Amino acid sequence: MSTLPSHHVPPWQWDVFCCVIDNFGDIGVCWRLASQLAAAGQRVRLWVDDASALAWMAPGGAAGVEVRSWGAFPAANEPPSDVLVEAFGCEIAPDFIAACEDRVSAGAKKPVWINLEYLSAESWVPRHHGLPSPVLHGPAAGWTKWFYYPGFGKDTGGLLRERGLMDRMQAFDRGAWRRQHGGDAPGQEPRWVSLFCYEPPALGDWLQQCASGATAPTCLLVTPGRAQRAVQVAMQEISNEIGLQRLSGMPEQLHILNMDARPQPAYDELLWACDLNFVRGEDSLVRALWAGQPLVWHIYPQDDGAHGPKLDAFLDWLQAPPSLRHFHRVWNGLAPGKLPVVDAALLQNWGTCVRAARERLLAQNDLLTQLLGFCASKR
Ligand SMILES: Cc1cn([C@H]2C[C@H](O)[C@@H](COP(=O)(O)OP(=O)(O)O[C@H]3O[C@@H](C)[C@H](O)[C@@H](O)[C@H]3O)O2)c(=O)[nH]c1=O
Repeated sequence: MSTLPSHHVPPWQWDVFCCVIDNFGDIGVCWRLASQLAAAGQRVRLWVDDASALAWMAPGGAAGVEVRSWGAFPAANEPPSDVLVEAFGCEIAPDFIAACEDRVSAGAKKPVWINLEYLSAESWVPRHHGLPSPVLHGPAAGWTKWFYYPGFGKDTGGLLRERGLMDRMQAFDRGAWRRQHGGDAPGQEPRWVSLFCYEPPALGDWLQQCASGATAPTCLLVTPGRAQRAVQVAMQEISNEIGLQRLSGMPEQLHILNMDARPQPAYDELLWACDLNFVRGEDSLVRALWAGQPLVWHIYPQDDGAHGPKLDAFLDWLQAPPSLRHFHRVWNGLAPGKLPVVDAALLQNWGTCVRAARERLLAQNDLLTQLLGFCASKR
């Protein structure tokens, strides 16, 4: 697979299409891709049907990225598309394609058409990555779409990792961040845990474990929306049972802090600040891998059960120790029983595993570098 460094690629006009199905992963990944392309000198129009999450995820926008409403078109005096990115199975409106075809008939070069897929560590991904899909009908009949699969291994499309990420992380002052978030009260140093999840079946078990005194005290930083609601429900169920004390000072055995929605870079800082990160979906999983702290993934549950093998494939790639595998299976409701107690030794073990996986990833090209090379080879 050709992988040209980005400085060899001329500034193309990218049109990235994002349809928000639910949650924040679709727009989260598309925004990341768009802003990284722009930072690499590319011009990007991001066509999205619901841009509301960008208000907190990327309040300042990004130079070189124009957010446009789904269903509109570039004006005739605007540059034609050099690359079309259809993210996560959304379908570009036939009218938009017809407008592209008009520009091509008038002499513009045919755009490279990328079908950007969901992330998976499953073994079929390298076989499907980069395959062509001929367009049979509509205004662009005879054109080709290319499947682009992000992934963890060398023969996949890679993972988004912006330039300077590791330097930014190295310069991060974890102590200052914790002090800012109320972490300078006297008492035993708590373990800091971030929680971003759907409704994990074992959440109540986890909260009880934190409150039980079996481990160091826990400062649980809960992200807004589904995670906060799930914690509220679980706490309701168990608070009478164990007489949990919730004090405003730091720390009792379990101190729960509800966080506001943060811009993507500030969410990274939350991950860097914590000793354990619960993440979900797709994009936050990748960010937690870069953070290099112990992580637990709540995979997006699918009705047909496809998430089970997908989770196993990820744990295989991660070379997860048995305790981390077991924790994941119970957390995701894929195995019965209790969560293993996450003491300091276990955290250390999990952290070593995540950092080794990160090293393997850092030795590979990031998604943007690979995508630029891929598109260059198709133009
Ligand atoms: C909690 C938080 C998240 N974020 C960002 C990080 C990510 O870009 C985004 C969350 O996306 P994810 O981690 O992927 O989790 P998600 O559950 O929100 O999105 C999911 O949606 C489903 C429809 C998809 O099928 C899944 O694959 C997945 O993408 O929100 C912030 O910027 N600030 C925050 O405070």
